[in-house]
Formats: sequence, C-alpha cells, structure tokens
Amino acid sequence: MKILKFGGKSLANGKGIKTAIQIIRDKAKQQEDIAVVLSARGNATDELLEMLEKAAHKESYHEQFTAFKAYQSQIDRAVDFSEEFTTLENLFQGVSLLGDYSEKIKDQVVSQGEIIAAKLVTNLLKKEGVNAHFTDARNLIKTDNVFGNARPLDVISRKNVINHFKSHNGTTVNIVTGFIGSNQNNETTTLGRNGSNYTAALLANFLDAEELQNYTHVDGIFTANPDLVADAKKIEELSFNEANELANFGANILHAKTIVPLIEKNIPLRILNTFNSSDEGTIIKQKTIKKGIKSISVLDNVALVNLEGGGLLGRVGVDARIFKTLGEKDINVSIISQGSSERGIGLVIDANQASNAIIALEREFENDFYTKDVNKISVIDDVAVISIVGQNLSEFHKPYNALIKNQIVPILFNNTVSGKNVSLVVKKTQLHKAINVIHGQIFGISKKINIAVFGKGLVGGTLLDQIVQSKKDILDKNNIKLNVFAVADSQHVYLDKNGIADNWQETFPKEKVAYTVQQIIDYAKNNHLENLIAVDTTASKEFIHNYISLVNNGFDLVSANKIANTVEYSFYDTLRKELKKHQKNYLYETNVGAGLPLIDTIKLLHKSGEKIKKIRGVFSGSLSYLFNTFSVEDVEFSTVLKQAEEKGFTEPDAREDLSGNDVARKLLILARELDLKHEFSDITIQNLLPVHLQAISLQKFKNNITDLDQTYKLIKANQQKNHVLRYVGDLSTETGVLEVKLISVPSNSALGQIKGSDSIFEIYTEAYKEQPLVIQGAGAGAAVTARGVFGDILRLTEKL
Ligand SMILES: NC(=O)C1=CN([C@@H]2O[C@H](COP(=O)(O)OP(=O)(O)OC[C@H]3O[C@@H](n4cnc5c(N)ncnc54)[C@H](OP(=O)(O)O)[C@@H]3O)[C@@H](O)[C@H]2O)C=CC1
Ligand SMILES: N[C@@H](CC=O)C(=O)O
Repeated sequence: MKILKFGGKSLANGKGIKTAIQIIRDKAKQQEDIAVVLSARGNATDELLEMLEKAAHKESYHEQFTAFKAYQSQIDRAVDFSEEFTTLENLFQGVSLLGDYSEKIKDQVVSQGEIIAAKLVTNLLKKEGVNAHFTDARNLIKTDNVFGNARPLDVISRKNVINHFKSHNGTTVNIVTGFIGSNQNNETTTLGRNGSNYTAALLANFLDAEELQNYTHVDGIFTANPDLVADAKKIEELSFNEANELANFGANILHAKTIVPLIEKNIPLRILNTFNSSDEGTIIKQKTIKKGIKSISVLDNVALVNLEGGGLLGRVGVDARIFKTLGEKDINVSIISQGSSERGIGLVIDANQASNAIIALEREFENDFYTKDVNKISVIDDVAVISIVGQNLSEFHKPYNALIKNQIVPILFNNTVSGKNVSLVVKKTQLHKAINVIHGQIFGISKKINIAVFGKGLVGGTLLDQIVQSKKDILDKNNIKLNVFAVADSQHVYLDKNGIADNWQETFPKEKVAYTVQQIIDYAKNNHLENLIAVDTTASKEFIHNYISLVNNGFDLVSANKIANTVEYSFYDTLRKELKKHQKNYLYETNVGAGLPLIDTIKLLHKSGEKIKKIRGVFSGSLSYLFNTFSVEDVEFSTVLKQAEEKGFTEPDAREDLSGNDVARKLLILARELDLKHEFSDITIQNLLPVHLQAISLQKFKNNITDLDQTYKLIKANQQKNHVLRYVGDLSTETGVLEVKLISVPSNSALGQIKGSDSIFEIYTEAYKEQPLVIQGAGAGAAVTARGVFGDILRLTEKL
C-alpha cells in the first residue's frame, strides 16, 4: 500500500483540487493500493483561527464566515456541509459570548477544515467512479488530552487503523482526515505542527506501507530555500538522518516527529509536487548513494540568550539549572554552546519565548549576581541560525572563510558529534547574504561575483563588452557567475541586482539615475549581494577617495586607474592597512604595461628575495607608438598624436602622456612595489609639452595641437643617422634615481627595435645581471587593458 498525503495548496480551488483528484483517480483506476490523507483546503486552518480570534475579541466574523462557506462549497454544491458549518457557527457564537476560548475549543474549530476537505474529496472521487470512503481519523487515532499538540496512543490507534482498513479494503480508497484525533472521551484533539504529515506517517507505519507520497506545491527539498537562494537545486535523495537534521532546522516540509514512524518501519518518504507531475521529487530513505553536504536550512525566528560570569568555571550544575529553569517554562533549547573556560554559555531558543526565558533565568541566578559569579544574562533577538546538513568539519573552513571575506562574522557556531550538522548563528540582517555565500561555496553550483564598474569609457566599456561575451564560458568552465550589478560614469549609474542587460550601452541611457558611491554600497547591502568587486576604470583623481569606504563595506578592488598608487605615500599606506584589516585585495596589473604581466612578475621577484637593481624601458604605449611612427615616417607629430588618441593608446587627456606624468606614475608604482617610499615629486621628468600648451583647457589644447609639430621636426632633424627617438623611464634602486626622458637610440638596439604601441621593460636583478629579464608587448590600447582588468577580476574570484 502507498499512503498519499495532500497539503492545503494542493487542495485549493482551481488547479489544485482538480489535479489532486486526477492523481488519486488515476492511481485508483490503475488498481494501486492507496489510502489518502488530507490537510484542510487552501488557507482554511488560518481562516478558522482568524475567525475564532475575532469571535474571542467580540469582533464580527460573519462576513469572513460567509466567504469561507462559499469557498468550501464552490467546487461541489451537492456536498452537505451543514453539520460542519453549524458546528462552527455554534462554536463561534459561544466564544463570542464568553470572549475567550480554550485549546479544546480551538481543536474543535480547526478540525472542521480537514473534515470538510475529506468529505469533498470523497464525493468528487465517487463522481469519478472511485470507491472512495470518507474516514474520520477521530475514530482511529486516539490521543492523550493535550489539546493543540496531542500525542497519539500507539497501541489503540494502531489497532483501530488496522481494523478499519481490514473492513474497508479491496477497491475502497480511504480518504482520511489528517491532523485530527480524539482522546479517550472522544473529544477532538489535534496533533500540532505538521499534524497531517504526522497522520500520514502513522498510517504508513501501522499499515506497513511501501511508500508515503507527500504531495506539496514544490518539487521537493532544495539545497536551500529557493526564495533566498536563486541557485538552490532540488535534492534527489536524502537519508532519514539527514532529513531529521533538516527537520530540526526549519525545513518546513519535514518535521522530526513525522519521520520517526517511517524510520521505525524503513518506509521511504517521497516529496512530490501536485502541480508538476513529471518531477520525481525528493526521496527520503534509510540509505542514500550520494554522500556529502545535502542542504542548508534556516531558523529565523530565534533568539540567542547569553549567560556570562567569571565564577562559573568548574561550578557543577550550572547547565542543569539553566535547562531546568527553561524546561519549567516549556522553553526548548535548539543550540547550546559553552567555552571551555565556562565563562559564557550561549543558548538558542524560540524568539517568542526570549523575554520569559530572561525573566526566569534572572530569577534562578539572582544570588549568583550578588556573589558576582554571574555578571550578565542578555538576549540578542535579531539573529538567525543557518544549519549546513552533512557538513564535514575538515571542509568547514571553506564556507567559514567565505563568510569572513564577505564581512559576515558568525556570532556563534556549533556542530554535532556525528559531523552531520554545523550550525552558525548570524545577525538576521546578514542572513540572506550569508546563506548565498555558504551555498555558493559548498555546492559549487556557481560562485556569484557581484561587480560594480565605475567608468564606462574606452577601457570600462570594452571590459563590459568582454564580460558580456565571456560570462557564459566562464560559468560553464569555472562555475563562476559574473554579475555586473552597477555601471557608472561620473554622473549616473545603471543598477540591476540580477545583472545588467547584455545590450547595456542601449539600456544605460534608459535606466540611468544620478548617484553617489554610498548609494551603490547601500544597494549592494540592501540586496544582500555577496563577493563584491569594485572596478575603477576612470581616470579620476577624486574617485580614489571612495576606495577606503568601498573596502570597509566589503568590496575588493580592481583598478586601471593609476592615481591611487601615485598620490602621497600616506594614502598608499593607509589604503593597504585598510585592505589588510578587512582582508580585502586590490589588484592593478594594468597600471603599468596595460595587459602585460609586469606588476605580478616584479612582485614575485621581490617577494622571493631577488634584488632588483634597475628597471628601464619604454613605459608608455602611446609615446612608443608616437615615436616609433614619427621616427620612421614622414608625417607631422600632431597627426601621429591624433592617431594614437583614436587608437585608444593615450590617456583621456593626451597631455598626461606628453607631460611625462603617466610614465612617471608607472615608475613610481614600480618603485613602491619594491618597498621604496618615493613620492611623485622625487621623479625627474622631461615634459614634452611646450609651456603654453600645458595649463590650457583640453579643448584649446586640441585646437592648437599643431603647435607641437615644429619642435619635433627639429628634434628629429638633429638626430644622429640610424637613430630613433624613445621616451624612456629609468629606475635605479641602487642610486635611488627615478627619471623619465626623451632619448635618441640606435635603431638596431633593443629599445630602437620596438614596433607599434609596444612597451618594453628591462629588469636587471642579481640573477639577471648582464642580460635583463625583458617583458615586451602592447603597452596600451582598450582591448589589452580591458583584458588585463578582466584578468584581475578572475584572479580575485579565486580568492573569494
Ligand atoms: N588606454 C589604455 O591603454 C590604458 C588606460 N588605463 C587607464 O584606464 C583608465 C580609463 O581610461 P579610458 O577608458 O581611456 O578613459 P575614458 O575617458 O574613456 O573613460 C573614463 C570613464 O570614467 C568615468 N568617470 C570619470 N569620473 C568618474 C567618477 N568619479 N565616477 C565614475 N565614473 C567616472 C567617465 O565618465 P564621464 O563620461 O561621465 O566623464 C568615463 O565613463 C584611465 O585611468 C587610464 O589611465 C590603464 C592602462 C592602459
Ligand atoms: N596612456 C598610457 C596607457 C596605459 O597606461 C600609455 O600610453 O601607456
């Protein structure tokens, strides 16, 4: 025999009840041996409780009652509910007169929901030709007298059920009311939370069923609540032990007490979706094939009680007193954690019971306050418990580190000795983000990286296009979901927590809003975005003042902008201290040599103790292009400069290149990588701009760009034969000299031979004494730079 159980949503008017009837009818017609257990339909239980409350407060419940009756009768007007409706009317009237009700009355009221459901379904099935039999569980499940949460009496209930099914067997399909029973005086009782599932499990146990099929409105049990974690996946199978852990930790479908009767007889429980008949659901059974972490569940209506005291060390019986005190108030403790010093004991309890718990504990430990053995009993009520079911402690560092990196520091954690469950208490405000971070780490379904790109010009825009093109591949190959949630220029931002559109260029003008960086930080916080990266592809001197705030708010940084590394050393130093404090990273490989792997190489050599003596070369891609072209072609200097701008080699204001500032910045960045605390003012710079072009507006400069031509024509003419012009940077760690200047070199020398926008860096070290280590390649350009920024982002994703 199989027991089928249908929940309220599966029996609601419309698609629910229709589909449920079809499922039962088809199984009955295929001569499957089945019994059916039903919950109340739709929101019947909640509505009955609401009306009861209204009656108790002497408020009018009549309108709601009329609507309730209409809803329940709507599907089949032929079914006679007059007995149930009259019972309800009488009960409400009585409660209204008294202005109060007991748990016993409450059970009588709510039980009508299941009775109405079973009567209706029986009738509908009969119309479909099924030999259905209305079965009132009050005649079968006998319980103790605890109204509202009654315990079934095993021996008598078992006997009743077996006898009933013996006399109603063969083609009969018993339609059983879930949730309700009766005591020895035949007074109606209910089985408490998840009562209908409990009825179904009891029946399965008593009748030695081969499977309990629980029809719900979801496809099964998920790796996490899909409302909180978009990437949550359905679990195919769970063991009873795992289900038990989940049941204790908030998985709504399961409840520990419903699993016990199934474990006892080794009866599998299958969670199915009434509305998705093709899905196999989740099966819960004795043994499963797949081992490992199964699910993350949450308890969010909890409070953390903390008892602290210097005099608790070695005191026998303190915990016993706590539990006795809470037990007397019927307060259940779901987690306890105690340090070996015994100075602090943390207890997780139901949030609704927190005040009672504190009052009771303060009373119990009153004398200990006087003796100063106990200093404080406090409660934190804005907390939630996240439980990782199946978490092996040897792997726990992964989700834990990810939480810390995302600035979520658990308040308390705790594990079961069996190693099947690790629970973390976190602030409720951080719950959403925490569960996503943990889920991404342990299930590896995909790690979501949330990126804000500041600056959507040449480099930023190319980067965004590259991300759009590559994100699917990166997801498929590396399980990394790149989610650009913000794109900003100097005035506006386009925000979408689910990721900007692929055609972001067209969407930006439609969606853009004015912004401050703080608003973007708040947006990330309010939308619980994890693994945050801020990308600076501006050339802004002001934007860098947001770096520290971004770091403080959980962002890692990637930057093409060289300013933060080249302003005063004190800022450079402070930023690094903040990064260290918050365990954040700042990557800026493109600051020198665009996409060339220069900074990483220098860092590695320096870290390994290799003494770098000198770095020399053509540091600027745009000036390289300028002089490579100008030296060999018969063309005006200003014409080549315009070409360099058009090709995206120059800074937004090309005078940054021509003044030597950009090369000087690169030199300073490399010097600081070598722990030299130089300032920009320490660099000797040969400015290539005539004075009158230096301080005017960019537009005026562009209008007068041909003023450069005469000067460079002369310089070119005065060169030695077979020589070419190169603008070089020179950094000597031995002399402390940092210099950028225009020189004339033989065209067949290493510097003389470079082509296009190539940069060349010669690194002289102890090991590379005579023949330097040379890094050469395109030193400027939007595509190579954006690719370098992209590389930094991907490098960061490995650290997150
Ligand atoms: N080109 C190259 O080869 C290389 C460039 N780089 C660096 O890349 C950076 C970007 O260069 P490029 O793309 O050419 O510059 P662009 O001028 O093309 O783009 C700059 C972008 O930054 C935006 N911006 C300016 N201020 C802010 C702000 N406060 N907040 C947010 N956005 C802002 C601008 O917006 P708006 O339009 O509103 O002003 C614009 O969208 C520079 O720092 C450059 O040094 C590094 C290596 C190589
Ligand atoms: N303008 C710069 C771009 C890279 O930093 C250059 O020409 O090198």
